[in-house]
Amino acid sequence: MNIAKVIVDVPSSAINQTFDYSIPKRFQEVIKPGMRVIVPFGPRKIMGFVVERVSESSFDKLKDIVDVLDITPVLTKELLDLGKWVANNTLSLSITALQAMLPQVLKSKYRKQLIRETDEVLTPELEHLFAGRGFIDYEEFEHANISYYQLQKAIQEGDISIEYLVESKITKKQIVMVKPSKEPYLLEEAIMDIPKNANKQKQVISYFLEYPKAVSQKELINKVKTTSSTIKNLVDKGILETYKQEIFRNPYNDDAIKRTTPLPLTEEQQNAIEPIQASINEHQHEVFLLHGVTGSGKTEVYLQAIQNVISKGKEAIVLVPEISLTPQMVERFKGRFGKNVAVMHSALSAGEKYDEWRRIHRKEVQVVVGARSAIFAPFENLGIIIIDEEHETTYKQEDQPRYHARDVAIERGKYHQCPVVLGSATPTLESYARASKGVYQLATLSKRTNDQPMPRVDIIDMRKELHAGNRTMFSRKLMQKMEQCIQKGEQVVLLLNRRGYSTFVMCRDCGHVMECPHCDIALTYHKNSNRLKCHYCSYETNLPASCPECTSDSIRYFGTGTQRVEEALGKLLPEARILRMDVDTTRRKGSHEKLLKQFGDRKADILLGTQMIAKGLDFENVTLVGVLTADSMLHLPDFRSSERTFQLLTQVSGRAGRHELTGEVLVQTYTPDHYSIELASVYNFHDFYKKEMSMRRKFKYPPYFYLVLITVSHENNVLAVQRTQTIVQMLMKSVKRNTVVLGPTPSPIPRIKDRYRYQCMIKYKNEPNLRPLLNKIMEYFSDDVRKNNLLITVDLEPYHFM
Ligand SMILES: Nc1ncnc2c1ncn2[C@@H]1O[C@H](COP(=O)(O)OP(=O)(O)OP(=O)(O)O)[C@@H](O)[C@H]1O
Ligand SMILES: [Zn+2]
Ligand SMILES: [Zn+2]
Repeated sequence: MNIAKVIVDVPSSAINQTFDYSIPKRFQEVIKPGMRVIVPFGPRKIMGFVVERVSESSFDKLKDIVDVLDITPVLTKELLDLGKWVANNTLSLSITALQAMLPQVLKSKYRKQLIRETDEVLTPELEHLFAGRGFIDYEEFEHANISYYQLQKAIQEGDISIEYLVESKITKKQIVMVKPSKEPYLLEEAIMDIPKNANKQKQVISYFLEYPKAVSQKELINKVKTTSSTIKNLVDKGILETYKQEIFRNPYNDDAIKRTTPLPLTEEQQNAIEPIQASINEHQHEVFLLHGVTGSGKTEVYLQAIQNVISKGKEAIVLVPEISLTPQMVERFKGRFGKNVAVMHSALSAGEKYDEWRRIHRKEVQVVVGARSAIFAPFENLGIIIIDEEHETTYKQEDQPRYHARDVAIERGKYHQCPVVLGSATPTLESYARASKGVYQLATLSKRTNDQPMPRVDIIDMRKELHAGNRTMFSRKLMQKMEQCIQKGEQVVLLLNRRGYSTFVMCRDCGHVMECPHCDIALTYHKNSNRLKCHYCSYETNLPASCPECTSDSIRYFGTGTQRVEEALGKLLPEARILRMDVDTTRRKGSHEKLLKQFGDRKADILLGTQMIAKGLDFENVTLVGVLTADSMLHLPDFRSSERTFQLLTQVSGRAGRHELTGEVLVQTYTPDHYSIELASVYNFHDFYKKEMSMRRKFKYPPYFYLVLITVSHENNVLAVQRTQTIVQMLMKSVKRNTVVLGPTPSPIPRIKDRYRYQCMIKYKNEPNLRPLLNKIMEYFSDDVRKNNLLITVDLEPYHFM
């Protein structure tokens, strides 16, 4: 078994296979599948993953593995197989799929350190290597002629750990520890030798006589009310010694979180959880769709199912959409399971993410709560996977590998024979259709736990407002209700449905719109900097004083950005305190949380924001929710736009009246008769489902048909169309009769960064050979891609159509 099959880090489709390398003697006892190694590849040395050890190769003259990067595998056997599955399913490279499973820190350049974790005596070689130090550079080990096997054993026994230091800003957080360097009786002697007036020094030594253990310098200074110079003095005298110790960055203050206990379940919750518990107990894979209205207690169901999993010694993954991963959300899990929870959130620094990943990798926690990529958490004994808000499109990754976390969850659920629970107040049509057919098990929570009715929703026809002479973006009714609400000391949430919306600049005389010179899209006006920016290529320019087309100076900005709404609101309700939450005010780390906390502490009357406020907020004092432009999404070139509108309106309505106070929702729209707006206003998911399904069937969209979106782009317009045309022809020749191939059509944004973009859409019911066919097509154009800068992306089950 001295040959390793390695997937190498070469980003080319021709190389989507393993290569054989021989394992030199010094690594023979060390190398295991799931470790990263350095191998020679052509003239270079590159990284690769060992996927298997074998004893024979069909090649002779194998090259040697040069180095090992991991002393313990970073990927389990299951994850290695899963990587292959992901690569196949998303038509991406195996190496890309494997790397997607690891935290960023393990992908970039790093230095390694060996950390001594024990005071017990190590082997003589290792003692010699550490020479009394708490940690050493890995390089020292490499030069020291000690066997890898010896080190690996010490690591397995927990005596030594290995850490990656990233050469960029990410470093481990270390604190200075202080401990006595003499036996207690020598300390007593030392006290005698201290000069009389050096009282502080004496107190420090007495402290160690009482508590002879190492303590952080900070704590010591606090406890003894001393200074670092006193400590330094004692160190210089050889009485104390200091060393650095890594601490895990835990961004959440676990101890401050109030512990909670399981609530007695309502009858509906009880009925929902029973089959899930049975699936856990019987070790049977099953997919559950938990359809529960907002505030119906889905989270309590998750918590109690996880409790069961933990008590069986198994592990749980909970996926939550990025923007719902608020401190409130985290607290609910930490409140129940304390330190047993790791959190994987993109707002954490790379170092923090890595720490959390390691806590999972070392089996220090049994629960992970995280955004999409947490689905790859390296647990080996999964008992449940939960996907909250399963309808969220962020579960689909938008670049390679273009996986959907739901599919990965089900694949892992099959492997571990454990349940997968998909929860939502507004399930996707795909999931609901599967539940209707019995592929998934449906559980329904139809009532809020507090038996409060869902807040009443009023639709306001904005066309009538205009006719009545109201030119503001706030209807008369909304104004009146906001005033009343604020007078009563209650709070308002205002949603500006901004997707597909922007503040563009137009000349009022000739109608010229300022566009990006590289992308066919209007530039967005940023008030703070008074500049125009392209959101696709980051092109920036100053706001012109006059129209570049007709030189008129009545050039102004249109659209309703949150800033403009805030301004207008400030004029109409000067006494109201407004908090704005959008990409601009939440860019900085932690600002999202800070704004929410301010609102929770009632430091503002109105929370104004984009989509990001629709999720998971739970404030007892919110009694009015206003939606400014309910229909702005409806006209996007996306077959899911009605579904998204329905989901958003339902979610945002769910923010009102969740507690004692009753809530009310006002929805402003120019299309009050649209079924997604009408049905959302009466919380009628079922009729919406039926109506939308009939549309999908008629237009041949999911869940009736599967979709593939192929986007081709090139600097040369003609070449881009021609290549797309060829793809369409190649497809037409091979697909079944009931499969639809559309294109070439210009993409909704026909040019980005000076590249012309065309697309081809495939709608199919059953094409078992489609993946190989698509691979063949990619292969066919590989020369064009490599030499001619052609770009082809294939998105299976796409969620974005721009
Ligand atoms: N069995 C129960 N008895 C009493 N209160 C409960 C029970 N289950 C949940 N709750 C409470 O009901 C409220 C709503 O529950 P939760 O937030 O879990 O609902 P949800 O379905 O997840 O809502 P959303 O979809 O809006 O996030 C919470 O305050 C929760 O503590
Ligand atoms: Zn003009
Ligand atoms: Zn641009």
